[in-house]
Amino acid sequence: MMQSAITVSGLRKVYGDFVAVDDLDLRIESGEVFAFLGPNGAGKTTTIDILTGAQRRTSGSVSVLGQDPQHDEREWRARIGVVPQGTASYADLTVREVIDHFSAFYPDPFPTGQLIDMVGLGAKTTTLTNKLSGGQRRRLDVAVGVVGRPRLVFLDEPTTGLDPEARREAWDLVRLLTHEGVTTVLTTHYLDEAQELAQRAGIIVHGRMLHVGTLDELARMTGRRYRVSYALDPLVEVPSDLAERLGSEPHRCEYTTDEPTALLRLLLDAAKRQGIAEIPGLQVSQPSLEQIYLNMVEQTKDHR
Ligand SMILES: Nc1ncnc2c1ncn2[C@@H]1O[C@H](COP(=O)(O)OP(=O)(O)OP(=O)(O)O)[C@@H](O)[C@H]1O
Repeated sequence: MMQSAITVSGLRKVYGDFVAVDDLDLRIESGEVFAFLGPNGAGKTTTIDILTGAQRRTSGSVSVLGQDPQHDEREWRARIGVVPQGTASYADLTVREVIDHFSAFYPDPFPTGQLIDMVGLGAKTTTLTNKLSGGQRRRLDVAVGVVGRPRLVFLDEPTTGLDPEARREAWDLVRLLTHEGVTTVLTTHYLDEAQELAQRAGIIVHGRMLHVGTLDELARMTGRRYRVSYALDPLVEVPSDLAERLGSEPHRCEYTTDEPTALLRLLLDAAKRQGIAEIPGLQVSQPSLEQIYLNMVEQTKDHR
């Protein structure tokens, strides 16, 4: 049986009496792209730091590429790539010099020129890094993180601060790594990024894993209900087992339902009986994954 890239069980990290990571269980398979989603301060970076050996855990067990990251062996470290949050400063070195510098730490690094092209900095090879734009610097961070041809890459908010085009290029780079069989763990605030790149995601809030699953499962598990609305007083009494009315604004009805067709039929029949040919403002919509995620995070506030 293939070994999981990462296995975490009962992971806990406490700062003083503040619990940053609370009893976290997780398994990430080899070759998978896994996204940590969660609001600011949820514990994503702390978890990644523990997985990469940058921080010690308070308790629980962790195995990354078959080893405990706290042992931090050189050969193990060479198989792991880390792109931390924020942009590093490389003083007055050129792009090529930075990559050459870091590649010297690894037994089998990417050739510098190839890597620079991979991250889309081909035109900036001899540019001083302090003359790069924010997005270009982020690409350099990614290059530094993967220079050692890692088998497992951690990307902490890889595209924060990038413009839409640079984000897409960063996504292409992740896809390239995935194509090479690299396991990727990323944290992001962007659901579209998780949807684009990841097979599975875990939602962390207040240090707890709310849910782990495929992006589809995530969308389904919250009961992806339809919304039907129109700009009139109620046309008809709607049975509660068919739909639930939200709010009580005059001249506006909004329902959630799992049976939008049946609800529409009821509404259209009622409108026809009343001689209304067009129901004003009639809309049928499904909440986006973004909305579902925000609802989940919102709900946890009630349980604190
Ligand atoms: N060294 C530390 N000492 C005390 N508290 C800390 C320390 N590092 C992190 N924390 C706290 O732990 C919590 C989790 O922080 P963490 O950086 O893991 O969150 P995050 O999910 O990565 O957030 P963001 O999306 O903002 O990067 C936060 O409340 C943070 O203030």
